[in-house]
Formats: sequence, C-alpha cells, structure tokens
Amino acid sequence: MDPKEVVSQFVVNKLKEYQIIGLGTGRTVKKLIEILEKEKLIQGKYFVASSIDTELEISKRDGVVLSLFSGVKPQIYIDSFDYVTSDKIMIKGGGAALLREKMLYYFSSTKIFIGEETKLKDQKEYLVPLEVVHVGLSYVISDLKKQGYEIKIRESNGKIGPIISDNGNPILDVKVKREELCEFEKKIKFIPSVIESGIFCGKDYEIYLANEDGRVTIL
Ligand SMILES: O=C[C@H](O)[C@H](O)[C@H](O)COP(=O)(O)O
Repeated sequence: MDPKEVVSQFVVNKLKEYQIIGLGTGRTVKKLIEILEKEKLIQGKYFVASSIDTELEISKRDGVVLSLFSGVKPQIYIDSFDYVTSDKIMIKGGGAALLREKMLYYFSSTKIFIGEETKLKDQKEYLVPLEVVHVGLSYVISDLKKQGYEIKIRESNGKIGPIISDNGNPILDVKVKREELCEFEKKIKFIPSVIESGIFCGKDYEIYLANEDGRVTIL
C-alpha cells in the first residue's frame, strides 16, 4: 500500500467539518487532493494553498482557491514534510514552498502534518532549505560559510541556474546539526535577506505517520 494514500485516507474525515482549508505542497498533498475529490469534499469549501502547483490541482477540479493576499486564515492547515525527528521538529521545503507553508501554518488555527513513516529520521545533520532574496545570496553564503556551514544553491534539471520559488527567490540548502535546528531557525532570521527556513520547531501540530502495511501512528 502507498503510505501517502493510507495517511491521506486516514485524515480526510477530519476535513469534513471545516470550510476554509489550508493546503501544503508536494506528492502527499496531491494524493490527499485526489482523495478529497473522490470523497466529494472539494466543492463547497474554500482552499488556500502554499504553491501555484497546489492551486492548480484544486482549480482544475473546479475548487475555489483564495489568495493568501486576502488575509484569510484557514480553519485547518494540512501538509507533509521531508523529515521529522522523534521530538517533532520538521524539515520542510523539498518542493521550495517553505515560505508560504510557514505562513499558512502560522496563521491557521489547527495544523496537521502527514507523511510516510520513513520520513521519521533521527540523524546527526539535516539539509535545511532557506529562501533568500537573490541580491543577498553572496552575503548569506559567505556569512554562513564563515560560520562553518556547508551550503549549496539549489538547482534542478531543465533549468539553468538556481531554482526560483513561487515568490521569485532562490533556495539555499544548508547542513545543520540536529541539536542546533531550533536555534538555527531563530538566528538565521537575523541575517538580512534570509526570508525563511524550512525548520518547524513549533510542535503545536499533530503528526500522522503511515507505513506500507496500512498502519497509521500519531507522533
Ligand atoms: O516544499 C515542499 C513541502 O515542504 C513538502 O511538504 C515536502 O517537501 C514533502 O513533500 P512530499 O509530500 O512530496 O514528500
């Protein structure tokens, strides 16, 4: 069984009672949207999404997408993550949607994250995405290198140069030690031109994990 499907099916009922739903980005959210469609839970609701990709997935199913600019606060936000530690710190932004994801997470009343059990990883270091204003890239890179961090500008196949987020900014991936994650999340904001990191330390969220046998656990 596909754990993304298992966990999406598991949480879909929770969305029934809400009218304004915040949605993240990625393969897991795509699966959830397929299930929302199957369960006829797209029409009659309003969606606020963390990326153009998710907005398209909703609008091609004739769902209503509200702009973040409207300032509407989702009653519930649902998304996935790239890694989660056993003490619920998440690393997000594999799809470069970290900034809007953090906005929606922050301004939503209830927050739920879903993913494969294999994303639960306690390791010494994590690759943490940063969204950075492009004219500040060289300053940020030299500052972080001076502090001893390993950094890469994120690139993708099919495009020359850096990946550009939906907000028009490049993404850096920085190696950060596990014990430093939450401190790094705060201190990185002091470097002018760093907009946001993909580290989520709030822990004010529920995390559901699924495996291939169809088992769902709450972290
Ligand atoms: O920028 C993308 C997001 O943070 C995603 O939630 C994360 O990368 C997980 O994506 P997927 O569901 O494709 O594993």
